[in-house]
Amino acid sequence: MTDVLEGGIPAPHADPGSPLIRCENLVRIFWAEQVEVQALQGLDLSVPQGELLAVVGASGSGKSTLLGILSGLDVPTAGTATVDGFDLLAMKRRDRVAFRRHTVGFVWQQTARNLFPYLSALENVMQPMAYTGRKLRARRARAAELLDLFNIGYAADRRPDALSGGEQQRVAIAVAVANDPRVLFADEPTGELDTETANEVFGALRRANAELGTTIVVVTHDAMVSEQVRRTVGIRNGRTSSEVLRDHEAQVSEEFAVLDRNGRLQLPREHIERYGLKDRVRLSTETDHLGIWADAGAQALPETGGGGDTGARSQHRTGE
Ligand SMILES: Nc1ncnc2c1ncn2[C@@H]1O[C@H](COP(=O)(O)OP(=O)(O)OP(=O)(O)O)[C@@H](O)[C@H]1O
Repeated sequence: MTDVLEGGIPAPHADPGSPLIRCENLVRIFWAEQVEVQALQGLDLSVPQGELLAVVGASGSGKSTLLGILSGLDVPTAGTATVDGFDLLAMKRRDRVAFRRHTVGFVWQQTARNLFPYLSALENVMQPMAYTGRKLRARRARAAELLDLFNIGYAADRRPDALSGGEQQRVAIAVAVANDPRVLFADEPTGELDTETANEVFGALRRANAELGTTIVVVTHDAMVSEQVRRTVGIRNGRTSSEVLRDHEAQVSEEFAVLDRNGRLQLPREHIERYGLKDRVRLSTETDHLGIWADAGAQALPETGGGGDTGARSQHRTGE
């Protein structure tokens, strides 16, 4: 962890116990050929320190835009975004450079983008440490340790073209954590890999999270990722819309919808279709939960097969 930025400026840190990443009502508007594109439309997200989180969404939902902002490459149009105490809207250029160098690490989908082709795996991992003042011997030892941690020590002397896609991504994770970033962002890190190899890469991400304490945010379009992590946040139309919490030991998962500050709730599309919800829904308040019913007068509703009910229904528990 770095406590002083380049130029001797003290680095901010998230208060212990408060989220490492916090986005509130985040908006990013692009202009393309005089057309306004709202890539993020009031996104809320909170990531505690030490979490391994997946952000899942269809193409165009705003995942890359979010990652660009959180990694300090892009600046949001409005809202709040902080990472480890850095205010990403107000950050000065010099802080931005230091933030990108010390606070965040990256793994990209394209394996070739993560590694220098002319360096061995070991040299690739040593490279980011070149400007940290660490002695050569210490850099070499840490690089070897990290390669071992991700079960890729056997390939330390190989160049990327002599490594499989999965091996390259495991080396890339070692490169990304070499300088002990507070958070590691991975953009579709397994997009080019088959399932078995992808599982190995997720194994390495879980290891970085558990053994090094690195907070990790994986962005992907693959909803199956929820099997690999404890919490998956769904993003739709530039807003967080749902969450899945999975207990891997008990092999159970719970699904949540996200309620924004204004009380807006995005229901998963499959529930909307299944219960024939449209335009207006009827709410029924119960002592411990709220029922959401299709507005029976609005349209002909599909049969639900549920004990004589003519209206389709869903029930959203409150206070959970
Ligand atoms: N620089 C830009 N200029 C104009 N529009 C943009 C720009 N970047 C993103 N967009 C638009 O913003 C929306 C969100 O894009 P974004 O790339 O964040 O989605 P994504 O979920 O990452 O998609 P994918 O999985 O295909 O990469 C899209 O409609 C996209 O066309």
